[in-house]
Amino acid sequence: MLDERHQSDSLLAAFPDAALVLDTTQDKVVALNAAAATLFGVDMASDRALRFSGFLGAALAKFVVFVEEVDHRGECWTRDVPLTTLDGRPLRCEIRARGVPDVAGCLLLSFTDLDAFDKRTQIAEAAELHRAGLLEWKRAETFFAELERQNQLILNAAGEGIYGVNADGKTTFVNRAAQEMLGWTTQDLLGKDIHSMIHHHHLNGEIYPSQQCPIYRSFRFEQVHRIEDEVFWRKDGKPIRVEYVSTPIYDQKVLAGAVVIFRDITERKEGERKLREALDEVAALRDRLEQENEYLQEAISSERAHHDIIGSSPAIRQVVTRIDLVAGTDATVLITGEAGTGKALVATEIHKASPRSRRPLIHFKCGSVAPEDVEAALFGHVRGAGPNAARDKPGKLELAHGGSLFLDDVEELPFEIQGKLLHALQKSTVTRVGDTREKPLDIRVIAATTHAPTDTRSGNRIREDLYLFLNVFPISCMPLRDRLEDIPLLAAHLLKLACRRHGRPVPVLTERVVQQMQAYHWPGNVRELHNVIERAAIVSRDRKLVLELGGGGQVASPTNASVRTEAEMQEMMRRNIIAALRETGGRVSGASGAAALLDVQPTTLYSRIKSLGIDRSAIQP
Ligand SMILES: Nc1ncnc2c1ncn2[C@@H]1O[C@H](COP(=O)(O)OP(=O)(O)OP(=O)(O)O)[C@@H](O)[C@H]1O
Repeated sequence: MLDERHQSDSLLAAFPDAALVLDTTQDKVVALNAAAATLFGVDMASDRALRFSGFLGAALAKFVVFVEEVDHRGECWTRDVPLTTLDGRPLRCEIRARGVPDVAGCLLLSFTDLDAFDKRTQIAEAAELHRAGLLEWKRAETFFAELERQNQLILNAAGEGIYGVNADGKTTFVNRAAQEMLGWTTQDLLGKDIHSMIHHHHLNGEIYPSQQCPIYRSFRFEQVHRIEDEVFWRKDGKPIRVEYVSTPIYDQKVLAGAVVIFRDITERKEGERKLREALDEVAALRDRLEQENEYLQEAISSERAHHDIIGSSPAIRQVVTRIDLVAGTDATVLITGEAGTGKALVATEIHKASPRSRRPLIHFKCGSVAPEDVEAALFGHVRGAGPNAARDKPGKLELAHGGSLFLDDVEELPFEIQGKLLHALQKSTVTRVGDTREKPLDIRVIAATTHAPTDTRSGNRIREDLYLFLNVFPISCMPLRDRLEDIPLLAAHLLKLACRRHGRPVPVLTERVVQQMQAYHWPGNVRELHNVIERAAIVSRDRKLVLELGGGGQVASPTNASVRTEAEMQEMMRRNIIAALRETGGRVSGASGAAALLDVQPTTLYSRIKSLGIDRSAIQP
């Protein structure tokens, strides 16, 4: 029995809840475990005879009802019986009770401290909540990490360079394209002032203060900027041309920085530059062609192409010899002579016989352009260089590149232009008005002046240094009055051309007409002769040449030049008779014969033919 008692005490002690055995008949606590002692504030060592009613206070009646219910049901529980500790502190408990088998009036009571239980429940619930919150947080973290990864993938897959800056201008992220374009890595740039690393200078070398930078204005003043052409500087110091958009970014409506999306347009700009250059080149070529065409038209209309140098005088022979000597070289030639003596013709012949003949001879009459326009005419201009400079235009120097430049009446050039011209010719470069770029020049210069060299220098018409530069190889064209023996040949040649042009039969130059021409002093030289013949070709009828010389046909007062030797007169007559015979196909007499043309008797003509030794072979053309 003792053993049994000991066993039940041990079971009671091991019971986790507060529990006790109550003898209801004597209101006596037979046994209680440590948890019950703690709950009720009982000292197990000293409090030996414990009455259960000591824990009930005013609730004894409720407890009696409860005991009766236990009796009736065998076991029961209640939360309606308020308890107190030994020292009177109220306890809120759930009481469970069951009768002890075979011991009448004995109950086993267990107590659950409801306040402690509620506390545990709260802790359990809090723990539960905490666990659930952690899980939620983990899920959110994973979600955002995935989002971030996706965003990074998108940012890195973008072809445009993208970087972000915070409100202090410090880099917050850089995508892959930006790293590749700039050569800087994310590590290089993150947290650094990106303006000072990639945007510090303009392309022209000027410093670019960050306060002037549109990106700065984006994250400072909330402005969106779209810039079409600026430079970013690579890590290796090379610039890349970029277009970009900088947009402010906000964090909860607060300006947090800016995002910059940029594109490398270096290649595009280079392409545009090349295209512009090509178009300029095309425009220059077009201008050049237009001018060359103008030149050719002029050349054709002046019939210079059909002219050779006519004349057999020693002066003309010397001119021809000197042309032959100089044509094959690149030497500068200075042609002197009065107006109309054939200076332009000589220049043309030099060019035609030179290795440059495949390129044009550009003829510039220095006095034909207003002094203020001479510079642009010679050197060309760029668009906007003057009120009339609507587009780029090459000057005569450029047009003559590869060919020859004929500076006619060079003494008419304004003095300061002479200096500039000399500079360009010596340096073999040309710079258009309004431009700074020099272009190489490969030209041969032929100049002409109506002033004798000594006059020009003393009269200061040509700068001495330019004169020295030009006068490498002088050629002098003699006035027509000083080489009268050339008149019959020149007159016959010009008459043939004029008649062909006007569709007229060629009249015969009679000896009298030739003498008349040779007696004239020809102030306008060959040009005047050309005009006189032109008029004659128009007014002459019936093959008789009607000559209208300047000054009302006056024969010039005799000068030394108009006196002919007998031999010269004979030669002149001989040529005239041959010309007449050629015109009439060898017929001497009759209305269409040479005698009629020459206005002499046929018998006279026959005797002259004989005395001058003119035979059939002489009249073959
Ligand atoms: N020896 C010549 N043979 C043939 N034609 C000539 C000769 N000399 C001059 N002419 C002709 O005379 C005209 C005037 O010649 P050119 O224009 O060469 O003279 P210029 O000395 O250059 O005159 P300017 O100084 O007034 O410009 C042209 O039609 C030219 O072909």
